[in-house]
Amino acid sequence: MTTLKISNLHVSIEDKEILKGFNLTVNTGEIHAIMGPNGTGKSTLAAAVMGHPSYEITEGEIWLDDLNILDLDVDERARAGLFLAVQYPSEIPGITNVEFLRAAINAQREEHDKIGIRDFIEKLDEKMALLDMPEEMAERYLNEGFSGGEKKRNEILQLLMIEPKMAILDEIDSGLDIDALQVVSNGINAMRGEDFGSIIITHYQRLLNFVTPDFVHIVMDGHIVKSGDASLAKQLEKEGYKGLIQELELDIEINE
Ligand SMILES: Nc1ncnc2c1ncn2[C@@H]1O[C@H](COP(=O)(O)OP(=O)(O)OP(=O)(O)O)[C@@H](O)[C@H]1O
Repeated sequence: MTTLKISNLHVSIEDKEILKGFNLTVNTGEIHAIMGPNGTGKSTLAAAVMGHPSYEITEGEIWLDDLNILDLDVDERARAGLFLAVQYPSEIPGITNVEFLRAAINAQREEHDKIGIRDFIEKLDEKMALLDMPEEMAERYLNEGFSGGEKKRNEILQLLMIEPKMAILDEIDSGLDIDALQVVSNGINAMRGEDFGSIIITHYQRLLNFVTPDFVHIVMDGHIVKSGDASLAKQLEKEGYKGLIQELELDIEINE
């Protein structure tokens, strides 16, 4: 089992504190959903765990088993088994999807263990079929000209090809049509198992209808204010954040 442990994390952007003592432990085998109003620090959490240089960690720790993640560069974090599907994937003209994926897989492997072209193509064909992606997308430049939904599908293709231990999926469901939501959910569910853990950041219960989380956490004002099981997301859908603020007697103002 692998464990990602985030303790008392404080993160600032341009001297403004966004995360204010965030605690979360995720084991492989578990899916954690993170929900919360706009601007409460969910993407900041994702960026800080992956090592985005604009996010300053002012206090706290992040450990992946006995590895101090905060000591590692972004590429080292990826090689340690962390993966981030970002909210707005970048377009990288000049590098094809195939080239990127093979390089990403091999970057995680020792010299004697590099993936051969035949195994790679077989795996790629299988995963693209699972995601209902047309073959020509493999040869297109990374995300260039991809629609919003195609970019999200492509993030899940990377997930399935790279097979990280821990993945943070930031709003992977935003902008997806109903069929694509099902396909992306199938992709996430295909990763589920003892060797995979995930933090899924989402605004909507609808993704969680397809990918049932083991835990749901609500973030407000830079930290988790309530945790529960999948029923918490359903309660939230019914009562909204204002209901939760009243229930918890929080002194927080949000725009809904
Ligand atoms: N580069 C930046 N400069 C200044 N403020 C920033 C920067 N990046 C993020 N912020 C601010 O940090 C706060 C938290 O942003 P974050 O993206 O983490 O929120 P979120 O919970 O993911 O929101 P959403 O649900 O809208 O995606 C916001 O108020 C945002 O404006």
